[in-house]
Amino acid sequence: MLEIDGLDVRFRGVHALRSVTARIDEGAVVGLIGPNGAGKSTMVGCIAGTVRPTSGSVRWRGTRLDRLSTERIAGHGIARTYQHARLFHGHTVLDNVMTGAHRLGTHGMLRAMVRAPGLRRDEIRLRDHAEEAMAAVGVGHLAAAPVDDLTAGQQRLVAVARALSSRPGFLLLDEPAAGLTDAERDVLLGDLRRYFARHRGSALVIEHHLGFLMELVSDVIVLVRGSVLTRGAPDAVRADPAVIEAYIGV
Ligand SMILES: Nc1ncnc2c1ncn2[C@@H]1O[C@H](COP(=O)(O)OP(=O)(O)OP(=O)(O)O)[C@@H](O)[C@H]1O
Repeated sequence: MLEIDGLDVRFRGVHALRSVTARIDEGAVVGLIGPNGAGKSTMVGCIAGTVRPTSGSVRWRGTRLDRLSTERIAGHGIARTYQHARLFHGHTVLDNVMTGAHRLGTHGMLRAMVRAPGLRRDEIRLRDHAEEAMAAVGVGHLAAAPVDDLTAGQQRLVAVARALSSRPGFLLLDEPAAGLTDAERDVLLGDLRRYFARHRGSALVIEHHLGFLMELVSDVIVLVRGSVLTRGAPDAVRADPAVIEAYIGV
């Protein structure tokens, strides 16, 4: 279980998170919505270790994460995607996806990328994980392509594959459907639903495309001005007048 307790984040003048408390059970896929600036990315950053909370705690399977480095947090099986794909330019899709799998290997990410000698067995295993992750989101046929040749939508799918290739216990997806065409979005929705059904991983998903999100998650946390406004099943949240006023109506 992921346990967030009394999380507070202040950036100089901005109070970005105000005493946020939330639980995400093993195997649960939960949505995180709210207006621009509500604190969604800040909350994801606190879980992934890129944002240090001012107070409060984040625990995953009982281990306190909020004082650990991003690498140690990744080592605990937490993987994320970013609002922007953040791929390694000049490298192929396969190389990019393999950097996600590196936490499972015994050698470092950069050595894996430059294919240093002596990595053969490790590389084969990471490659298997990467290929499975690419197949899971339908980019397997692009493995040898330089990422720079891909569309924005394809790059986003590669970023999702990179996160999946680490076989995360907890997945943080920051706007996975942004920049995708309607058709790509429908395919990704089916792919992610199949992935979660098969792997029983937990996830927190930020997504502005509510149709996509509501089909993917079991419940939704609504964040407004740094506080949790409500949490509930997608249909209940959609129909909640306070949510409509604070979020959907803006
Ligand atoms: N590094 C930072 N330094 C200062 N202020 C920040 C920083 N990161 C975020 N903020 C501020 O904290 C608040 C919450 O930002 P955050 O990006 O978490 O919101 P969000 O809900 O993810 O918004 P969006 O939907 O626009 O991505 C905003 O007022 C933002 O300007």
